[in-house]
Amino acid sequence: MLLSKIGPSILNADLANLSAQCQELLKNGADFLHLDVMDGHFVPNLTIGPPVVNSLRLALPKAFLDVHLMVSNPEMWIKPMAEAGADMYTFHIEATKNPMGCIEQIKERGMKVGMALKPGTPVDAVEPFMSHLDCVLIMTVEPGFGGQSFMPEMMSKVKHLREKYPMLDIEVDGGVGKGTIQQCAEAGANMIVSGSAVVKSDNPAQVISVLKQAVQSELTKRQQEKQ
Ligand SMILES: O=C(CO)[C@@H](O)[C@H](O)COP(=O)(O)O
Repeated sequence: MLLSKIGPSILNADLANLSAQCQELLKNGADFLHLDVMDGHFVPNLTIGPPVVNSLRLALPKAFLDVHLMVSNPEMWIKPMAEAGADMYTFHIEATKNPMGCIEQIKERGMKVGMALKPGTPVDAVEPFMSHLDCVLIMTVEPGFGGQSFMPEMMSKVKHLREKYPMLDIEVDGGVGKGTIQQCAEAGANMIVSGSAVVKSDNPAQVISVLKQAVQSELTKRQQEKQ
């Protein structure tokens, strides 16, 4: 059964207190942690790498760590991220000449495989790889920064994938919060990344719960329609 999963992005979190903040987010209902890895080349920003992922792994042994590689040459970080303790390795199809090679290496290293699409990349680009993927990440902002505005026109990609792949984990990322979750849920997303809307809120638990319920109720509706 497809599950509704909410993963706060820590990009706009208090990085000086990252471990405590992640612990708090998990206590507040987060299903996974979304760790944005940027190299200053694929996107114009620099963030964290394997040492930080490893520190979080040691501090939070049970947390599901979803690493989103916004880097050129994603093949370069597969081994270091696996050794650091990442659970899912999501790379951008636009960043590599050899997506299938990346997929194979990620699987060999025991991680789940996610493939991410920038807003300008057509959804058909993932088609040749579908039988090998655990998750498709549809970016709903240009990758690089938190706090940007949600792009509703990306929902047609989500709808297309959900119609074709009823059991696929479809993740959306960028500008997702209370005001935009309904569109994501109705389109068929079930893995929700939410950064500023959660970490900048006075009540992260309440925001996580609203996001989760919106997605869960659409998933239940879909299931009932099928019966
Ligand atoms: O990958 C990215 C941005 O590149 C995202 O994970 C954002 O960091 C999510 O933050 P909000 O848009 O929800 O603030």
